[in-house]
Amino acid sequence: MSDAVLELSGIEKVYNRGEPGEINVLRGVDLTLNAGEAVALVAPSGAGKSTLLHIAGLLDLPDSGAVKIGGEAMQDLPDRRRTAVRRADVGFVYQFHHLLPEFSAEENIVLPQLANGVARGAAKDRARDLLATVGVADRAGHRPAALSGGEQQRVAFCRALANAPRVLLADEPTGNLDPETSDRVFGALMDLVRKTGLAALVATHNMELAARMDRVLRLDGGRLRAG
Ligand SMILES: Nc1ncnc2c1ncn2[C@@H]1O[C@H](COP(=O)(O)OP(=O)(O)OP(=O)(O)O)[C@@H](O)[C@H]1O
Repeated sequence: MSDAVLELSGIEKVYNRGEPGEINVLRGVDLTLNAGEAVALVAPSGAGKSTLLHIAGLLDLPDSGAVKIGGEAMQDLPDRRRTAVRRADVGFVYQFHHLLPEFSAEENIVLPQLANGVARGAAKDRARDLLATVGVADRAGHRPAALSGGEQQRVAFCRALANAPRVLLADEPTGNLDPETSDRVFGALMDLVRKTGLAALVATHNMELAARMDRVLRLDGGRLRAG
């Protein structure tokens, strides 16, 4: 059996089609992401990295091509079903943490689980496990404003993984951090990938971090190539 969790094939995306400013952002992108691997996505600014992450994460649809999650083709599903798959199977992390400021670190990880029907006790246990995995168990009761940038980002990873998605899509998750903190946050991400069997696609400009992932893919000219 294949370990493929996310499969993109022949993905094309055009903005402003038919207009003078038409942009052919993606021109046939193929990508297979397997369980338990972290893949770096590197791209010059404006190359279409966010567009690709949005399509992979079911936030946007391609003009053509196929997106499969767990072997199931997404483009033919009704919107409601696709949204349900996104909520269950895809976690997102951005450059800014987007944690809810009025809730503690732990509550930020508990709340998405409650919304998903998990009992509070089990949700708290999972939140604590995740926080321990990324080394911030002792900060569980603090609100985001009382955490350092690196701690905030590690909690954001835990929140993204609260409902045990199969795919994590991260857009410059260490972009706001100094090199030492960035290194620690990246280490936490890799621990989560190794421990949970998650498939992670991580956009980064940091070539040193990219080289520490399982593979590096470069998006250029609308296509992906090994880089
Ligand atoms: N909704 C849209 N309508 C029209 N053009 C768009 C739209 N979204 C993105 N673009 C254009 O498509 C191209 C790719 O954008 P995208 O945001 O995917 O790039 P990116 O690689 O993530 O860039 P950066 O690294 O600077 O964030 C850019 O030229 C952008 O201006």
